[in-house]
Amino acid sequence: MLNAVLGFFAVHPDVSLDVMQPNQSLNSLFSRVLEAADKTLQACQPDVVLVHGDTTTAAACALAAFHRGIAVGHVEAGLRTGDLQQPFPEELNRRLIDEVAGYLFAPTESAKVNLETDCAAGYIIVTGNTVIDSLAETAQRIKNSSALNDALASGFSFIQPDRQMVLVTGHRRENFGEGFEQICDALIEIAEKSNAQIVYPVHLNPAVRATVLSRLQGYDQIHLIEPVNYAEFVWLMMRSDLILTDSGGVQEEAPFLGKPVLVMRNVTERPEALTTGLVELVGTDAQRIAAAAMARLTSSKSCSVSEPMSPYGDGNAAQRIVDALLGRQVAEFKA
Ligand SMILES: CC(=O)N[C@@H]1[C@@H](OP(=O)(O)OP(=O)(O)OC[C@H]2O[C@@H](n3ccc(=O)[nH]c3=O)[C@H](O)[C@@H]2O)O[C@H](CO)[C@@H](O)[C@@H]1O
Repeated sequence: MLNAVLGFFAVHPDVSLDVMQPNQSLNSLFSRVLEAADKTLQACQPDVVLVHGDTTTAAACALAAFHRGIAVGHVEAGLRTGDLQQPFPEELNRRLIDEVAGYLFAPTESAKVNLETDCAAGYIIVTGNTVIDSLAETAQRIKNSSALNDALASGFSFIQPDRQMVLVTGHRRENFGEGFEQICDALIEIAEKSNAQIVYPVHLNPAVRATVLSRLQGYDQIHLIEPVNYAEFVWLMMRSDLILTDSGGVQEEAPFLGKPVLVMRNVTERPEALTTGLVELVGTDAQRIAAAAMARLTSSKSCSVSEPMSPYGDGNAAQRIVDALLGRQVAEFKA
């Protein structure tokens, strides 16, 4: 999935740690990344290691750099739910990284406050989030090129122009099992009560696929597809009338595109999204998800709003990060 993104943005890695293995445990992944990153740091001797987000890979690389006395920069620093189990293991990963990072690139003011509350020792700067840099560039490329738009649309010819479309993604560990069963029941109820087409790129994680494929196959309105590449997903978000997700990034992308999103989690580290009125926390109870979705799909005002809004960035986060690393004066992001 990552390789498609790297190609789209013409990013050419010099080294691949090549650590992915099927059904690996968090501990085996962490130890393999720690070992591989250590060897690479010894060979490359970088001045700074930049890690993004809250994955186990990011935490292991930050620790490997810390053990070697190499400065760490954390992109998307300061996100917190205050609950180590939600999201699991991301809440711990990002706390660990923020403990060792000398540069703390916080996406928002509230993330900066979290870091100050945790007495993080690093240099804190509010940059906005790089997810908005990528999205702004991609959405613009699609809007500016009918050839690209048509090429992307051609992959989804089953989507009928005169019907509402609901886009679904899900992959959080804390939703495995009962959570995904409830999400599937909600999608069945939405399909029965509306004429909307439901498009669901099913995450590759076997724990997700087992539940989703067994419960949702055979419904004409529910289109289960393979995960799509980034440009295709942006096109689907732009076409959608409503987004249902347990994702973090999508919570930031949807408001920027003016799309309502129901977050199928019990907590979120993105409180700013909730204040936009476009993002609603609905947990993983089937009835609650279905009721919130039907309210959005049947509401008189059009689901999407024309004015994009983004508490998460202005598309210049990467430039602020580069300027900060080069010791330049940086005007912080203000939502
Ligand atoms: C706890 C939490 O919130 N952590 C977040 C989590 O990110 P996430 O929850 O957003 O992860 P996903 O939902 O998997 O990815 C979403 C992205 O994938 C694109 N997409 C999706 C489906 C598809 O079929 N094709 C695609 O291209 C989509 O446009 C979007 O940009 O981890 C990141 C790294 O640590 C963190 O930075 C980030 O805080």
